[in-house]
Amino acid sequence: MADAAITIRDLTMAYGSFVLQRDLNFTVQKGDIFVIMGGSGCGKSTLLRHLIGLKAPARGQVLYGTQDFWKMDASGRDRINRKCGILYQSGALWSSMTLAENVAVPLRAYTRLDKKTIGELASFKLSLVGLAGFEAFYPSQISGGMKKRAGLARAIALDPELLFFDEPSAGLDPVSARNLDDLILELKESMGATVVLVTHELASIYAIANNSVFLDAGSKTMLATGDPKRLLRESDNETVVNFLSRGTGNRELQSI
Ligand SMILES: Nc1ncnc2c1ncn2[C@@H]1O[C@H](COP(=O)(O)OP(=O)(O)OP(=O)(O)O)[C@@H](O)[C@H]1O
Repeated sequence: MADAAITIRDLTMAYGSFVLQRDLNFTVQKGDIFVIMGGSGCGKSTLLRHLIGLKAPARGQVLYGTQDFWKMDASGRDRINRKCGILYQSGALWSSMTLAENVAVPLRAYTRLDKKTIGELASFKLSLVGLAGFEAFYPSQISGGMKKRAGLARAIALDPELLFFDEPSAGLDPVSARNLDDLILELKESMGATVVLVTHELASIYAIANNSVFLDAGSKTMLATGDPKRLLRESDNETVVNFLSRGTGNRELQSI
């Protein structure tokens, strides 16, 4: 498909002989905010690891555009990796580095920009996430929500086409979580990026996602893909509706 950012084809995910999920087929379209949903332990984080090239499929393909990631040579994979910005659950900042130094890490690794330009770019990225003036702070000196935002500044350091988040709002209070959702939307709009995130926060899912896949631990396969709001209204799968309606079975978005 012309506008496909990532296509998953007949994917089986396994750790050794332990199969987590099989027969996964879905497409993340360019410009999507795509959410990976499902109950605890169904394999959401593992699927994310497949999408960012950290884990190879037991079977099946991960295509970027039309190219099979695992059939590319090292330089092809590196090219793809460079297009990806990743924000891990904890923000995963280096505690011994200031925020500016943290954001500079990918710039130093992947560009030949001089020190001054890297410093300016790091400040600019921090300002985009509302952390102007916090360049010289260490992670231990800022709040959880600010750490997430600093992690986000680092994830967007190289202007990625694809942004990946693992439980971005985990551990945040509802207001900070809402602010982070708004920031993700804002950055997506201004950068024109495609966003893939793992989350079980229904409020986030309905606020920002336009596409999704639902993984089921019991049957070890996906039960649905598409716009979560549409799935709530139209899915004929009880497990999916149950999850999306917080267990009430009510298909009205307002009541959730
Ligand atoms: N490196 C690993 N080696 C072996 N098994 C693993 C590994 N990582 C995860 N698992 C197992 O795979 C299953 C799915 O884990 P994963 O973290 O992908 O699920 P999840 O849906 O993201 O879970 P949660 O919602 O609880 O974060 C779990 O049973 C977990 O124990």
